[in-house]
Amino acid sequence: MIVPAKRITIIGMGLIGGSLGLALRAAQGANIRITGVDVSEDSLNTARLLGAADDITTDSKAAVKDADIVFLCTPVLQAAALAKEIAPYLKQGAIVTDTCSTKSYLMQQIAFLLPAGIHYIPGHPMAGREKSGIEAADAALFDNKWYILTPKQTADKRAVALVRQVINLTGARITVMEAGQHDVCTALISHVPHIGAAALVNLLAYSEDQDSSIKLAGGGFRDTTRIASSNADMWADICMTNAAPIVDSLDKFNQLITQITQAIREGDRARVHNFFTTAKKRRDGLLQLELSASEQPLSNGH
Ligand SMILES: NC(=O)c1ccc[n+]([C@@H]2O[C@H](COP(=O)([O-])OP(=O)(O)OC[C@H]3O[C@@H](n4cnc5c(N)ncnc54)[C@H](O)[C@@H]3O)[C@@H](O)[C@H]2O)c1
Ligand SMILES: O=C(O)C(=O)C[C@]1(C(=O)O)C=C[C@@H](O)C=C1
Repeated sequence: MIVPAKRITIIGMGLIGGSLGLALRAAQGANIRITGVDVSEDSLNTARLLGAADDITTDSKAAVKDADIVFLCTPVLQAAALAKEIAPYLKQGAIVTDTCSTKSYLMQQIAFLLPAGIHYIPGHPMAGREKSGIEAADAALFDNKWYILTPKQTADKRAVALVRQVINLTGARITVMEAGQHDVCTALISHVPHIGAAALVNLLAYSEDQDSSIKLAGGGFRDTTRIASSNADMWADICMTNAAPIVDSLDKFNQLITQITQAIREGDRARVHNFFTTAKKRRDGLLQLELSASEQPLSNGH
């Protein structure tokens, strides 16, 4: 399908912006023109070389003038600042969207920035990896992954439909939810796990025999800490812009850690056993759920 959005500007040609450019290029060929913007000229040159962008520039204001859709693909705090910077240069009817991992903060920031006749449709792909930058970009990154949209109820229906059409091209599965609900859910299933993984790695610093511990680290350590290699800029912004839901989940997590610590200290095998049995049942159930969901036909036509 050829989408009516001919000119797309992607600001932030890193892992997510680069993957988006590659996925749109793979789906639309020369039917769309992609302008890539970044502060790094090296990233821009690589993006053009890979085919993720046709035109490249470090000037975000000039890059958005003719755009039908602008994707903000930088860390959250940068995206808020960029929205303010580009607002006066957008053409009437243009759509601004983003891929940032937290939604309520950005929606509050952007709500009063954009002139009338310009539409903001917030988004967040639940797809990524622990590597950042254009070098890690992959055209298939979004394939069959959830892509969450959190438009306001009053958002322009035509704009939402157009963003859906473009996202569809990446092979992602689209779901729409309210921003607050998004932030609570992602704190639990993404933000706190990343903090947990980083804490596990930082725990090594407390080891009196770090070298042997690291040498012995096997599958368990690797599986639970892969995401600790993620980009600190991105994660600091996520924590600053979704503080309340993250702190709430961390408080509950701390309670669980306190409970299991006590049970082990007291030698209460039954309680320790119950801790692991409950987790195993839940995790096995999750895998089963994922499997049956992946067998369902997708609602967005893929
Ligand atoms: N990495 C993931 O797994 C993942 C998944 C889903 C969503 N996200 C979100 O997508 C966004 C991008 O993440 P990423 O993983 O692609 O990060 P990244 O570090 O790979 O890429 C970000 C790019 O933005 C550029 N940039 C930063 N500030 C800029 C500015 N002011 N103007 C122009 N360019 C600027 C950087 O140079 C970099 O190339 C973040 O908001 C993140 O929360 C990330
Ligand atoms: O797979 C990974 O490496 C990720 O961390 C991806 C992940 C996640 O937590 O699932 C990270 C942050 C994003 O906002 C969305 C996806």
